[in-house]
Amino acid sequence: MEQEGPLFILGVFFVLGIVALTVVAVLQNKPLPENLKYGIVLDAGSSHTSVYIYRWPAEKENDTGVVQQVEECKVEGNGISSYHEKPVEAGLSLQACMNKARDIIPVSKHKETPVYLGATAGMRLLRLTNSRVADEVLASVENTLRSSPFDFQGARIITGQEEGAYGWITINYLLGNFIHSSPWFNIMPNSKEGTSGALDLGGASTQITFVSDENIESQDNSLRFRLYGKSYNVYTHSFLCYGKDQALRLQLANTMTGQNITLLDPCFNSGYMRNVSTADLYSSPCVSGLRILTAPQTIQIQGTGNYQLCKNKVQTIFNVSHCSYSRCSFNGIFQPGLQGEFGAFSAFYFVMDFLKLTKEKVSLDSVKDTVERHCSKPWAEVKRESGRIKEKYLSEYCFSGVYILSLLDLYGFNSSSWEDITFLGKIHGSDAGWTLGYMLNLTNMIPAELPPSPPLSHGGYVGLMVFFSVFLLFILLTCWLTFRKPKCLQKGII
Ligand SMILES: Nc1nc2c(ncn2[C@@H]2O[C@H](COP(=O)(O)OP(=O)(O)OP(=O)(O)O)[C@@H](O)[C@H]2O)c(=O)[nH]1
Ligand SMILES: [Ca+2]
Repeated sequence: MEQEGPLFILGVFFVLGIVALTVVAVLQNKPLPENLKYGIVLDAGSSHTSVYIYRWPAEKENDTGVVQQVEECKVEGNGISSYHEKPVEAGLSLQACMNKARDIIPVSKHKETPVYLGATAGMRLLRLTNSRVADEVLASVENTLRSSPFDFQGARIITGQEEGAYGWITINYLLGNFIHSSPWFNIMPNSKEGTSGALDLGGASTQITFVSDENIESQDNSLRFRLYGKSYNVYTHSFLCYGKDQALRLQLANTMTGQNITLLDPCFNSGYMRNVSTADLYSSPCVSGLRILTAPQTIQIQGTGNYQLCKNKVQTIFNVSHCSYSRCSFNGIFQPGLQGEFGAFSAFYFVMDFLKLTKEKVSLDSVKDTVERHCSKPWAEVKRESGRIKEKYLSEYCFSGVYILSLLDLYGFNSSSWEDITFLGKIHGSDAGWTLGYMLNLTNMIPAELPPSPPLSHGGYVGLMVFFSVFLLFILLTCWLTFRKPKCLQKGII
């Protein structure tokens, strides 16, 4: 017993020491309380404006996939370019969504929350028609945003190139492709390699963006990025006037005749009718060159619902007769061969989703069959089946389906590469679109090089500390029991 006393005390101190060490290590290294940051981006598109609110933990700013969309507020009414006759009202239209942002973002964060507005093809077209009015519309939205409690960072018309690039950055960031593509992750088995191309179909323009190994023959279509320690050679093109609304105008303008008040149109379901003012039709710079001076003031479109005739009509809006490069998509625009997987969003998704073609991979032939069947349905039946959908959207699915198939065909998608396209609405809760990429870039949240990171996560570190402490305790206990055993046996205790 005289020998056990000091040993027991020593053991107790040892155990206490290990416990204290573990507690100190865990407390000292416990993660700081999460400091959330917010950012707001307004997507002022040709057909409508959406206000996106993003949130991310400040400590993880440079990780990939940490920014989350917490809200999309759709602004009532049409896009800001539709306010060309009353520019002051463009800013007022944003007020309700900005009030919503004020409610969602904690007051303590308002002053540090950046707000960006990017306008796309609708405003590009308005600037072509009347640059002074376009400036007035921008000044009006700027006024509203400046008077919000947030940190206003600018309202501008982004270029088609930026729109393509930021859409590509958004989807690859959300899909986690940048870190997977880094050299460090590529050595891991089963890691998904490469990036996904981006296909965006808006109302007034459409973008195609993808990584290419080929020589990009026209400088305007070439982008070079260095992201998370890897370089990317990216092809991008934005076709102004080839968004789905402007493409429909082009298609109508191409078949207008001098006198006829009615226009039979195979791209609308039979039994559907719509009146179109020719002044409105020709107000777009996309079709102003096609104006027929003798056209009546109003024409009535009457649908005949014929897929094949619609396809022939849609094809008239693409020019495939000239190309001064080794390969073109259409209208003399260079495009290298398609490469890799593609994510298709905006109207590509809206239309395919309506036709129930997004959930699983469907062959190109089945997609054509589905569009053909939809086009041949009488309007009354279409309405009966999906009456709750806005009439503008519902009436245009036949045209849009045919248009999407024609556009993707000209990009070079065939029966086998069709399988590489995924139609995307949201990715992990965030909308696919250019806005997130725009904010990531302007807030410097995407580093050129891989940020240094500790070899162990906090959880891993604490786990290891606890494991080794328990292990040491176990060794100590075993030694102690082994050392005591003869004595215990001697005394007949054990
Ligand atoms: N079916 C359907 N169509 C929609 C929906 N939202 C928008 N659209 C239409 O789809 C087309 C593309 O919409 P967006 O992607 O919002 O286009 P945008 O951003 O306004 O236009 P851009 O400035 O060219 O990018 C337009 O013709 C819209 O009218 C929807 O929820 N369902
Ligand atoms: Ca858009």
